[in-house]
Amino acid sequence: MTKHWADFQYEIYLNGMTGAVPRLPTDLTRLEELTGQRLGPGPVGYVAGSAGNGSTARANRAALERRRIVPRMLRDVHERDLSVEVLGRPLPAPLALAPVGVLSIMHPDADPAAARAAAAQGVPFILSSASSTPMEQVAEAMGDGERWFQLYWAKDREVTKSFLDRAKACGFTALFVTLDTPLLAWRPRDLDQAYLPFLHGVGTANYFSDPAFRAGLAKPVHEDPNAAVMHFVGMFADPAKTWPDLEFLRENWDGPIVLKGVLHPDDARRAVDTGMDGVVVSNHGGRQVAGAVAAADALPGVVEAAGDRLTVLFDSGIRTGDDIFKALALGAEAVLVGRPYAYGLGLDGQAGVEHVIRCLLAELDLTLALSGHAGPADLGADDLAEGTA
Ligand SMILES: Cc1cc2nc3c(=O)[nH]c(=O)nc-3n(C[C@H](O)[C@H](O)[C@H](O)COP(=O)(O)O)c2cc1C
Ligand SMILES: O=C(O)C(=O)c1ccccc1
Repeated sequence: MTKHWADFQYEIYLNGMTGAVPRLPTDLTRLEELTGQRLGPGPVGYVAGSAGNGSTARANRAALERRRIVPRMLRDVHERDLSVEVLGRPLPAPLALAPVGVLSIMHPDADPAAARAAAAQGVPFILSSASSTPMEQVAEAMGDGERWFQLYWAKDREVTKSFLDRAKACGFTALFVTLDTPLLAWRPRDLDQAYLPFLHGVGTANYFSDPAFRAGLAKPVHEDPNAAVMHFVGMFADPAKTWPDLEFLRENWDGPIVLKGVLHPDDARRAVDTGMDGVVVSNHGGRQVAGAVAAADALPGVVEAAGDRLTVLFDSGIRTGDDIFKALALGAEAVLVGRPYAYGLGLDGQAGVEHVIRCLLAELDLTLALSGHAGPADLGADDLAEGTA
């Protein structure tokens, strides 16, 4: 019998014969509350929080929940295969870990632990520019695990160039350029606690270890850490960037480039015109534009505009295997998940992240099987109905 992601279900029940139950809930929507009970209000608020009054984050969930799966019967689903090819790389399932900065506020093992979890499960890890550990160390922790690099496109060209060179040298195969964060949004949960992790130096590891970044400082980081932090704050993002600037990235990166944070079909067309390879339909988990369109509502329009010219990925609000099913049926090739794995990390380190990956994919596998699909390939708009919930 072939191995299926769904086998995790029986592994749990069989372990139960000795009295063991899973260390974390298998309904991942419960992780946020648990994390809130175990970690401080600052870190939990930072991860769970979103822009404005939270309406974008709620809309993300509502847009996924409103769409309902229409299962089909008697279609031989005894052998299933969740594997896909994304950006020219074979993946065991249509899932990657989203770039999440400042992970050390969740757990001291931070990015290396999450990256090891991803590698152990065969899922790509997208390392944030704002990781808590330099990219070289994360790459080493991953062995030959698939790794993609997320770029915060800095004001300073030399720093951007240096990041691209370093990422290439340590085996990151694809570049994800985040476009939706030229400024940090109005985030009341953080504002009310006056909590911003990188003012404490968290999430600056790639910068403080970078020769081009250090060249821009009057004094070495250890002599004036506050000045180094302020330099980071002033340069890590650049609201002056426009589409023609992408040429610089195209010239300095050999592999696929994916634009993260695309919601408008015309921006997908521009991505094609500027020689990009893919987009992530995302509103940054509701953390940037308050009142933005739900990511799942924006997905079909971008998929249509992209045609077969772009790889279309999706994130923002994925919490369950059936959410993944719905995103695939709306046309995404794969999804990224952010907060759930950050909570898994906070609650149980590497094992917690592996738990999150295994739950999502076991649930996806079962949702596919029970709905009459032997894999993601044949999903389409026909498999969904508009519901009321
Ligand atoms: C705490 C936190 C930090 C994040 N940091 C980054 C980042 O450094 N770069 C980036 O492109 N996106 C970042 N994101 C956005 C995620 O990549 C992703 O778009 C989002 O979390 C998806 O929504 P979800 O959390 O509902 O899965 C961050 C999200 C969170 C929650
Ligand atoms: O908090 C975020 O959403 C985010 O993208 C970010 C930006 C800068 C540093 C760390 C995370």
